[in-house]
Amino acid sequence: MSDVMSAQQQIADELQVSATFDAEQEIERRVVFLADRLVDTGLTALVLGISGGVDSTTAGRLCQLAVERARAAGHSAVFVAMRLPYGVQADEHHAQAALEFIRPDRVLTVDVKPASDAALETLVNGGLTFTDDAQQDFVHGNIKARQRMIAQYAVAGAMKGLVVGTDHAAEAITGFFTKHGDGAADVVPLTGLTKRRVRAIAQALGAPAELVGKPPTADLESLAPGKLDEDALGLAYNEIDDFLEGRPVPAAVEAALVDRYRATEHKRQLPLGP
Ligand SMILES: Nc1ncnc2c1ncn2[C@@H]1O[C@H](COP(=O)(O)OP(=O)(O)OC[C@H]2O[C@@H]([n+]3cccc(C(=O)O)c3)[C@H](O)[C@@H]2O)[C@@H](O)[C@H]1O
Ligand SMILES: Nc1ncnc2c1ncn2[C@@H]1O[C@H](COP(=O)(O)OP(=O)(O)OP(=O)(O)O)[C@@H](O)[C@H]1O
Ligand SMILES: [Mg+2]
Repeated sequence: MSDVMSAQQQIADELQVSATFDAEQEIERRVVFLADRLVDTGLTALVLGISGGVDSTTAGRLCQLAVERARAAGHSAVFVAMRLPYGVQADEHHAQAALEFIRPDRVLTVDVKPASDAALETLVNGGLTFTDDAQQDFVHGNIKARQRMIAQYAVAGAMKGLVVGTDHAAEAITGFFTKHGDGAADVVPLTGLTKRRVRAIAQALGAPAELVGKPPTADLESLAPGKLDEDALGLAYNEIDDFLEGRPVPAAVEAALVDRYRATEHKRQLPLGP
C-alpha cells in the first residue's frame, strides 16, 4: 500500500466518514451526543427547521429523542421544530408528514417571505444591481436561507436553545449550503454521514417511505422551484456517497469532487485573519 494517502481517503477522513456503518448504533450515538450537549451546556431547547426533506426529518426525530432522553435524566429540555416556508411551500404536505413522524414538543411557524423580499428590495433601492434575473434570484435564494438562520437563532436566543444544523459529509464535500445560512448551527448531529446513510437512519427511525426516499432539493430559487440538488450540482448523490465510502467512481466524478472540495474549503472553516 502507498504511504501517500489518496485524496479520496483524506477527504473521507477529514469529513469523518466511518469505514463501517450500523444505523441503530449511529442513532444511539447521535441521540446521546445531542442530549449530552444540552446537559453539559445547561441549555434547555433544541431548535431546527423542518423542510419536509430527509435530512431535517432525520435530524428532527433525533432531536425529539434527545430531549426526551435529557428529560428522563432530570434535565429540563424541549425540541422546537420550526416551519420556515417562503410563502406557500409546494411540498408542504411533506413538511406536515415530517412533523407527524417527528412528534416535536413544539412547532413554531415563521414565513421567511416578508423578511427575504424586504431585504432584497432594500438592497436594490440602495443601488445593488445584478447581471440578470437569474443572478438576482440566486442571491435572493441565499437571503432566504439566511432568514431561516435568523429565525432559528432568535428562537434559540429567547428559549436558551441550541440551533441544530443538518450538514453531513455528502453536503459538506461540495459545500452545497449557504455560508452562514443553513451552514450556521451550534450542533450538527448528522456529521460524517453520506446521503444513503442518512436515509438508512431515517428508515431505522421509522420515517415514512416517501420522506426516506425523497429527492433532495434546496428549493431556494423562485425561477426554478424544487430544483433538484443533483441537477444543480451536476453530480449524483450515489456517486458522492460511493466516493466518500471509498468505492471506485468514474475519474471525472473524482476530479469534480476533489475540485469542489478544495474550492469550498472556506465554507468549512472559521474566517481567516492576518
Ligand atoms: N475563497 C474564499 N475564501 C473566503 N470566502 C469566500 C471564498 N470564496 C467565496 N467566499 C465567500 O463565500 C460566499 C459564497 O458562499 P455562499 O454565500 O454560501 O453562496 P454560494 O456558495 O454561491 O451559494 C450557495 C449554494 O448552496 C446551495 N444551497 C444553499 C442552501 C441550502 C442548500 C441545500 O442543499 O438545501 C443548498 C445553493 O443552491 C447554492 O448553490 C461569497 O459571496 C464570499 O462571501
Ligand atoms: N422550508 C423550510 N422550512 C424549514 N426549514 C427549512 C426549509 N428549507 C430548508 N430548511 C432548513 O435548512 C436545512 C438545509 O436544507 P436541505 O435541503 O439541505 O435539507 P432537507 O430539506 O432537510 O433535506 P434534502 O437535502 O434531502 O432536501 C434543512 O434541513 C432545514 O433545517
Ligand atoms: Mg431540502
